[in-house]
Amino acid sequence: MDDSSSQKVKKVLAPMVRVGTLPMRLLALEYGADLVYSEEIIDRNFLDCYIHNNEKYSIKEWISNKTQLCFFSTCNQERDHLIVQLGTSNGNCAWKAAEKIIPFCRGIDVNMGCPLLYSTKGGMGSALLKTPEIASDIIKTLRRNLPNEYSVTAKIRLFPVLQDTIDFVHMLANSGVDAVAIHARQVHERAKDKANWSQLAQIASHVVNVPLLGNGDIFSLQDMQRMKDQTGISQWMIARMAQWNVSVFQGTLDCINNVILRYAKLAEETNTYYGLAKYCIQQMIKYQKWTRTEFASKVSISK
Ligand SMILES: Cc1cc2nc3c(=O)[nH]c(=O)nc-3n(C[C@H](O)[C@H](O)[C@H](O)COP(=O)(O)O)c2cc1C
Repeated sequence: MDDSSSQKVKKVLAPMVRVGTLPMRLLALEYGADLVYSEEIIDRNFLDCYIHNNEKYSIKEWISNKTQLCFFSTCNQERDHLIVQLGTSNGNCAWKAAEKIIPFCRGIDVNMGCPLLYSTKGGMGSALLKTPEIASDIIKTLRRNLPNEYSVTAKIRLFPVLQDTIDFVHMLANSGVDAVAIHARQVHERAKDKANWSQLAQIASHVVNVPLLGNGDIFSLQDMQRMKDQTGISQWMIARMAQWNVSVFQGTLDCINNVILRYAKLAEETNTYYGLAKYCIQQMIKYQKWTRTEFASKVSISK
């Protein structure tokens, strides 16, 4: 994501475990997303795997040596738009993992925001916000080793004190990061808590040397414009709304039945595990029920 290409990147599919697999990413691109992040993948998975060229589906599959299960897949259509998000707590492991994936993506992102124990207990995710020297080493190691055409990015959350977030972003910029996605919530906050766009605005006014992606409570094209007006940030990362109706990227929402049908077709065409596809479709159906009942009020509460 160098300066010239980052200008073109506007709408981004956020990383989402279980949801952001190949069919969802392809559908997000069809509906107008500029970049798609993979679900977080823990670096050690890439260290003990082989790549299977699945000719029947025209996809590549990363298969664990231990379990013989596929933990990641991709295809040519998304090559120039795909950012693979790593869960990592070590620069060398991150680089070894990145080596297994870089021919097939556009960049590597480091998850520095996940609050869940499975991530933080290994020093990954939001634990990196407390270990800036390790976070810096991961970014420096990736930037030093990756060819320039691949971006190195990070996704973080807000610190309790604004200045600490600003300092952390500056530290990442000095370590060579190409862009930082900021989920505008603190580590202890959950989706029901309102995203703090006023902090995003203050961060954006202090950080001028690295592109920022704004994330949190974007549910529509109007929200993207509102975030731009309120914060100055014009690169937007969307998670839950994409999970519910990924046509959010085109502006006007497509009928959810069309979205579900197309998703199911893409899942079939990409050899996606049935249980995973079923889970994603259930999330879309849930949204459809909400739109009929209380979704509108839920969203307005969170704003
Ligand atoms: C189902 C789900 C899975 C998620 N998985 C990840 C993940 O793998 N990596 C990550 O950095 N954030 C993850 N997140 C957080 C989102 O990327 C995003 O930061 C958060 O949901 C706020 O954006 P939103 O208000 O648009 O939902 C996940 C969120 C959801 C809803």
